[in-house]
This record gives sequence, structure tokens and C-alpha cells, in this order.
Amino acid sequence: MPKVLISDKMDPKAAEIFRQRGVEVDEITGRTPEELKAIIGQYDGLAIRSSTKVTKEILDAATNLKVVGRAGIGVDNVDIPSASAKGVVVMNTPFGNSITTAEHAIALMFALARDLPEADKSTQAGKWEKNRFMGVEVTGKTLGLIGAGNIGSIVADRALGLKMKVIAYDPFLTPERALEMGVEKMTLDDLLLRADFITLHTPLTDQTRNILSRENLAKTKKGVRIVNCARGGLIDEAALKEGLDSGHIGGAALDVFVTEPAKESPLFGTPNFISTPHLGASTNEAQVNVAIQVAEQMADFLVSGGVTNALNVPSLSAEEAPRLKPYMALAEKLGSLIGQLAHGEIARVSIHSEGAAAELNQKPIVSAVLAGFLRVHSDTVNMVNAPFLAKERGMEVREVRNEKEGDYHTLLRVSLKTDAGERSVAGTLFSNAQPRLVELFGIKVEADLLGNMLYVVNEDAPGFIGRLGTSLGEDGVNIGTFHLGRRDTGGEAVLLLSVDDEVTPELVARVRALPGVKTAMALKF
Ligand SMILES: NC(=O)c1ccc[n+]([C@@H]2O[C@H](COP(=O)([O-])OP(=O)(O)OC[C@H]3O[C@@H](n4cnc5c(N)ncnc54)[C@H](O)[C@@H]3O)[C@@H](O)[C@H]2O)c1
Ligand SMILES: O=C(O)[C@H](O)COP(=O)(O)O
Repeated sequence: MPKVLISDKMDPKAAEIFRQRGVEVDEITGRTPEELKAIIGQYDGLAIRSSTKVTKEILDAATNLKVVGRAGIGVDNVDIPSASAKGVVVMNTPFGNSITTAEHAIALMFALARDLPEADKSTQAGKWEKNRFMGVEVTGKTLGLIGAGNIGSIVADRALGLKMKVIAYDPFLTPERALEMGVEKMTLDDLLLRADFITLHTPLTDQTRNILSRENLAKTKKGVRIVNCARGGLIDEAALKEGLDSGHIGGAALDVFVTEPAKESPLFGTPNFISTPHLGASTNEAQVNVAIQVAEQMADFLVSGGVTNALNVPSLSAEEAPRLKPYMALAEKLGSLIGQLAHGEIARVSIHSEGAAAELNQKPIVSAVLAGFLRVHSDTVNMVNAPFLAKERGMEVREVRNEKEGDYHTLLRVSLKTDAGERSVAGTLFSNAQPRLVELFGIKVEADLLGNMLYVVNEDAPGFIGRLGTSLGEDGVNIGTFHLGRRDTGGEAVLLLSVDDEVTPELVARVRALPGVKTAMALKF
């Protein structure tokens, strides 16, 4: 039974779903990295929010870990490259808390417009300072969105309902989408110049870090009010403080900070500054949504291999998984076969799908070919890290589909281009389930790629098979299956034998020494 650790506070629905789906679950929150390192080795899955930092050290200690599930959106607390390198799937729940976070941004915008926290403090202190608090209307004002994805677009929708004008800076926002959203797309400089309110809704990346830098803050309209419910690090906090002190910035509301938990900050106590402790996603509704979603996704993956909302591996629905499974097995075997037989500098791997195979989601098939191919040289390769490793090694990966059936109703062909030329192997599924090799380097040969095998290329001549059989018999080798193919009469022939025990280098050397043998190799599947 797979075992999952929930290491951050999560709605009880998550644990309930894991148990219903046959996944054992422990909830151990608030642990130090050292404490987490000590226990993580027992778990197949780790369910987190933003508090647990999934670092390389944690991943190194997580010897059984297969999946990290983030109940929420931001995954900047997960070292995704290290997870990918270790073959751990990282998934999030991209929509469950979007409305809630957008509402928090709007709430903070209103809080800034009417100085609500100060007015509340003053009133509860018995001061009744009616003349001190003079706010601004949002109606007719310009809201500048930096980032117009899920949350940004919900904020835009709500702001338009409040009769604001919405302008947006997002390099990935198409003009059609901007039109559909009812926002005006523009450059960052133009947005800074025009916005009365600015709200940030981008992830923290190398491009967005300090997007509101000292220089950019200086370009804003005097009196601008700024909201950040996205990620700390998008705003230069020291420059923001100076802008608030000088009065150039009319107000700022931060839900997120460069360092969290933000127990102290030069911004605390600054007039017109409001803060909340990373509460963007904290509503009952959002927490139930993300807890259910993360548990369903992780259980799907651990129980049936379905992949949803993964950031480092192609998606594969729980319904698709059973149909794709035999193809992935075939793809892995073909990748492994060509990998074991390869020699020379590898330039390109091509994966051709024909007939029924071409109608399927190709990404998992490609990943399986690469995993089979690269596993020849490393035990730690799997479907998750194989595409990254292939890229790292400068391998070109090509994907070709042809929905027309050829000799077989479904076929996968894997071709490998090296400095020695290009060669391919092809396979099909018998009864839509059993992987079978049908072609090896242009020679038709039908074989089950299973266990220990011996590959022999020889001159097609009478008596050879008998000689080989006798020699193997003398060595005490028991043949399981025997598959034969030849290019043309009297030309090159190929033999693939499955044998009961491991094919030793000594045995390979003895086979190579037989008259007529051009090459012999041990293969393993
Ligand atoms: N405060 C919270 O509790 C809370 C809750 C949920 C999400 N978040 C954070 O909010 C952010 C946005 O979430 P989302 O779901 O809308 O993400 P999203 O991926 O749907 O949208 C992000 C948008 O940012 C845009 N973008 C990327 N680089 C950009 C750049 N250099 N300049 C301008 N735009 C850029 C993208 O094109 C995309 O449209 C994330 O960082 C997420 O972690 C915070
Ligand atoms: O990215 C997110 O989903 C938010 O930052 C929410 O974080 P939390 O789950 O820690 O509240």
C-alpha cells in the first residue's frame, strides 16, 4: 500500500480521500528540515502547502518518494530540477484557490483605498477620527495588472465589475485573450505610468524577481497603491519602504514577503502599509478545494499511474493510463533494445507512431522510450527524469505520427541516429496488450523482449543454428524462446534467444568464436 506524508496543515478531506483510495497517510506538520529528513524515506508521496521546503537534501533522503503534491499553486518551495533529476513527479492544484486569492487582492485594494486597518484601530481606541480618514473611490480608477493568468484574470473580472479600467502587462497575454478579458495590454513602463492601483499576479521567476524594482517604483504615478498577493521577491521591499516614506507611493498591501514567515520587517509600522500573513489562499472553500484535488491527483498517480497537473512530466489521465500502459512497456523495451545495441556518438532519437498508436498521447510514449534508452547507462532513470537527461546530453528527440495503418494495426518505431548512421527497431502490441518486437535494423523478426537474451548476427548458412544450439547446450544454457530473421537468403541473419540465466561475457565470447558469427551480445530486459 503506498504511503503518503502530509507535512503542512491541510483540510482533513485530504487524509480522508487518501484513505478511501487505499493510500496510507500520516499527518506530521511543523517539523524542522532535519526531522523531515529523518522520516521522509518511508514515504511514496509528500503532500505540502508553502511551509515545507522540499530541498535537494530532503529529496536525497527521500529514497522511496515518487510524488510531491502541492495543495495550492506556487511551487517555489520545491526544488523541481532536483526532483526531476531524482525522478520524482511534482504536481500542484492550479485553480483551487484562484478565486479566493483574487478576492484577497480586491479586499486589500479596498483596505488601501479606505485605510480600513488604521480606521478600525483608531475607532476601537475610542478616537472617532472622522476627519482623519479620507479615502478614494475605486470606480473610474485604473488598475494595473502585472500577470494576467488565472488569478490576474479573476481580479480583472472583479475590477471591471467595480467599474475600474483594467490595464495589463503580461508578455504571454495574447491580444485576443486581452480583448476577451476586457483589459488593455501594454508595456510595463506604460502600465507603471498610468495605474492608480497596481496588483501583482506572476510567479517568482528570474524575469519577475524585483519586477517592481527601485527604478520601476520611481516610474509609477504619484500616490499609486500597490497590492502583492503573489510572491515575496516581486517588489524591492527597501525601495517600497522609501517610496511610502516619501509619499510617492500612496499605499502598499503585502500578503507575501521576501522572507517568510515575516516576523519582522522595516515595512512594519510604516504609514499606509498593510500586511497579512500569506493569507491569499486561506478560505474554507479554497482549502477544501486544494485538499481534495491534491489527494485525488496523488492517489491517482500512486494507485493507477494517472498524472494530472504535473510540472515535470506530461499529463496522463487515470482513464488514459490503462490504455497507454502496454504502449509505454513496448516503448521502454524498444528504447532499451536500441540503447543496448547502440554504438557511436548519439545525435538523435526519433519515435514514429503508426496506426492506433498515433492516436494516443505521445508524450508518455516518448518519455518511456527515453527512459528505456537511458536506463542502459543509469539505474536512476525513469519517465520523469529521462526527457531532462536526454536534453542535458544534447540528444535531439523527434516525434512523428502517422495515423494510417501499415502492416500492423499499431506500431512504434524507434530510430537512433549516431555518427555511425541511423538504425531502427519496431514493435507492436499483440491483443492490444503484449509488447512484441517485429523489426530489428530492417530485418523482420518477431520476439518477446524478456529477461536475459542473447543477440547474434551471423551469415545465413546451413548448419549454423545446430552448431549454436549444440554449443549453448554444452555450456549448460537452457534456451527459453528462439527468434530468427534474415535480410535475404544467404545474407545476414539475426537470432534473438531468451535464456534462463544471465548471459555471461565468457558465453558471449564463445558464441562470437563460432564460425559464421559476425557479432554476439548479451541483452537484458
Ligand atoms: N498569496 C497567496 O496565498 C497565493 C495564492 C495563490 C497563488 N499565489 C501566487 O499567485 C501567483 C499567480 O498565480 P496564478 O494562478 O495566476 O498563476 P498563472 O500561472 O495562472 O499566471 C501567472 C501569469 O504571470 C505571467 N507572467 C509570467 N512571467 C511574467 C513576466 N515576466 N511579466 C509579467 N507577467 C508574467 C504569466 O504569463 C501568467 O499569465 C503565483 O505566484 C502563485 O504562487 C499566491
Ligand atoms: O501559491 C499558493 O497556492 C499560495 O501561496 C498559497 O499558499 P499556502 O497554501 O501556504 O496558503
